[in-house]
Amino acid sequence: MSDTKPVVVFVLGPPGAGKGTQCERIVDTYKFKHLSAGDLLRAERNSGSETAELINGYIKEGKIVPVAITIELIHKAMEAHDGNLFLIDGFPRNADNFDGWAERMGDKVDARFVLFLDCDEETSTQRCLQRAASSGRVDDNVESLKKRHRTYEESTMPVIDLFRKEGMERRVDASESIDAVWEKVKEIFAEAGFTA
Ligand SMILES: Nc1ncnc2c1ncn2[C@@H]1O[C@H](COP(=O)(O)OP(=O)(O)O)[C@@H](O)[C@H]1O
Ligand SMILES: Nc1ccn([C@@H]2O[C@H](COP(=O)(O)OP(=O)(O)O)[C@@H](O)[C@H]2O)c(=O)n1
Repeated sequence: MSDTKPVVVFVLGPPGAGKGTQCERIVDTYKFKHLSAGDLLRAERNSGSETAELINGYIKEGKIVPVAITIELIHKAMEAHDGNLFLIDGFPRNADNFDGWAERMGDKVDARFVLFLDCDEETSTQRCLQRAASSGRVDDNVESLKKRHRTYEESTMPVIDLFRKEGMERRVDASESIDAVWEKVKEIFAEAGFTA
């Protein structure tokens, strides 16, 4: 992490909305460091650490891992990076994530906005099931997806509402093609003053 306050953009949306897909393009174009909370948690689970089994249980059930674990992983990854621009994907996903971040990181970073990639449950489910063929993820199946959607509606949507009230939400209709979504995402980053 550099000496100046790290700049953070959060990326939220239902499972399979295309967060990872758009983040790849944002990284290539605007030189952000992409930190996916889900990827960090899966890597920690695969490391066989003492929290591995606990994390796996939460992921299979589509539940949100306690914030202390997730923030520790995000913070470590931020510390290990030289640059100043961070794209934090899939976080904060519930009130526990939101409050934990505010308490531990809130005054240490310059959080600019939340990119909200929004699509309906049907689109989200189809994309995750299509991804299942190559992702090898334990949660890209119909049963886990139903639970993930309930978690999204009950826990993540209220967090997005909070950001909206703070004027930080930037919504994009993510049901369009990857290229069409990308055009809108670029407009949002340009408006926020980021240059390619
Ligand atoms: N706009 C889109 N239209 C069609 N398929 C998409 C779109 N965006 C992403 N995908 C595909 O849907 C799946 C889920 O995308 P991903 O970026 O992994 O979503 P998330 O990170 O939100 O879970 C992937 O197989 C990806 O290639
Ligand atoms: N902030 C977060 C993000 C993900 N997760 C866990 O990781 C799973 C996968 O999240 P992800 O962001 O990789 O995937 P999508 O649900 O967006 O496709 C979630 O269903 C949660 O179980 C979490 O506990 N806390």
